[in-house]
Amino acid sequence: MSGNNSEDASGEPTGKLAELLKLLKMNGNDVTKLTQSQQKEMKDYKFWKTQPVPKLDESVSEEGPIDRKKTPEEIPNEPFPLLAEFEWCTLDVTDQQQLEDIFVLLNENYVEDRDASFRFKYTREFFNWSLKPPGWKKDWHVGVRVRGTGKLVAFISAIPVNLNLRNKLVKSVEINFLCVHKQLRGKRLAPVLIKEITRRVNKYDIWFALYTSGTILPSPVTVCRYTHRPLNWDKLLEVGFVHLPPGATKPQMVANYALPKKTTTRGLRPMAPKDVDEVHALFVKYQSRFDLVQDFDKEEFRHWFLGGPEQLNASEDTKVIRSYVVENEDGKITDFFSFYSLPFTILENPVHKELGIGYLFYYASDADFGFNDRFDKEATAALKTRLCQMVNDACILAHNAKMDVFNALTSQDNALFLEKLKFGPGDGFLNFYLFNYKSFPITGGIRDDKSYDVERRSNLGVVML
Ligand SMILES: CCCCCCCCCCCCCC(=O)SCCNC(=O)CCNC(=O)[C@H](O)C(C)(C)COP(=O)(O)OP(=O)(O)OC[C@H]1O[C@@H](n2cnc3c(N)ncnc32)[C@H](O)[C@@H]1OP(=O)(O)O
Repeated sequence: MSGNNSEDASGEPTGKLAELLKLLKMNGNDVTKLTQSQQKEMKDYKFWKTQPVPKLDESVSEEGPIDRKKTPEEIPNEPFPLLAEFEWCTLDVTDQQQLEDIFVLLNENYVEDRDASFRFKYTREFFNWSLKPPGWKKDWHVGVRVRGTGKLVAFISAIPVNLNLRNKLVKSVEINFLCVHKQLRGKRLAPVLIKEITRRVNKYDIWFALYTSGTILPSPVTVCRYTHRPLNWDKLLEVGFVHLPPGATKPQMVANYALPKKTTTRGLRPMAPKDVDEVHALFVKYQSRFDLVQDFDKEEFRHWFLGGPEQLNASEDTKVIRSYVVENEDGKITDFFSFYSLPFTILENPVHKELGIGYLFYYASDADFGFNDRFDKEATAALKTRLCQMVNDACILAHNAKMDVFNALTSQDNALFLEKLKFGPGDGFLNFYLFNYKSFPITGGIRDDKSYDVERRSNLGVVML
């Protein structure tokens, strides 16, 4: 049980954890009390220098694995040592209490924006969807608890993915939700978590990983920019997510971002289980244009785009993933798009507690299938028209679903619609990394000056949560 040591009414940690935190604070940077694997001099990339990743600014001459080929038998059976006060745990996300532990840890300690006024609000439904795709392993939901009290203070997860890098299959995992409790930061716990998840994944004979981070590490395979399309400009202003530009008035801004209630694409409807075969085929064909994609089999496709079983009957409030198709007059599906919901908690705002956020996920269209070259002028125009209409409808649907802003990256073919549909460039950039695999750089949809790269678009076809 873990719920017996949280916080008192003042928000201060109590009990054993408080003692431990005091101890750690007193230690400062004195690592003499830390275990073997953490006795490292703390300087830049001290950890990453030791890992099979390309050096910063290394130019890749040949794509492929970095480490020599190993077997699971060569990998230690025992977890990496931890400070005596902590213990490893494997979280069972089918268990309500353990799911709750992850939920509390991430809701209170996961990524905040720079001025710490917004925080991701992960929900149980979101974890069920993101941590339990087909082939998920309980062993890959790794936590660190305070020994004795059971309080969960760190987490990291992996899910299986088959990556396809320029037509080479790279059996991998995706790493996500790395989190260390705020009061245990800077203590080198993150490298230990990373090594432990690596060990656990290696034991399944998997040697490569895909992950993203806002921070720069050695070495990104591509970088994308976050973009935001305001759906509820008024509220965004009130919570400080946007500002009134000089010379503009509030009504002007609201009018500028106003959207109709009704979608405009004829034949647009929610994707149903019966569509899976047809949409999967359309999707695979569309994705083949990109350098790095995830190969979804049909079961994975069903999971990621229709959600787990509980998502099929989910209420509007708890729905995580929404997928739509466009069916033409002949009953053929010509387009598909999806977006997911991941709200922000708004910190320190007297009126608004939550910000509804939609994220553009995957999409596909047959608009340019008739052309050999995706960058052909006519092909570009055809796809641009279709995407603009489709993603505008996605914004309308997101708005109707009470989302306040719609986010997209500059990946995929997004550069074709971002400006036209009023997606403003955000402050944030997302770096994509491959572990133990060297890849030539992949275009991320931004130019050197960080503006949208409409000409080259992006060759990145994976979307990470
Ligand atoms: C084959 C299978 C392989 C599987 C593994 C593949 C690799 C997976 C890699 C993980 C993919 C994660 C994907 C996501 O989930 S990205 C989301 C990351 N999570 C957050 O941002 C939540 C809020 N922040 C925190 O919880 C902590 O600040 C974290 C946990 C991020 C660091 O904790 P802390 O602040 O207490 O630091 P430390 O003293 O323990 O450790 C310092 C060392 O850690 C390096 N660091 C800092 N941030 C990150 C980061 N986001 N990815 C990789 N490394 C990171 C840092 O450069 C330094 O190393 P070096 O500079 O000395 O070398």
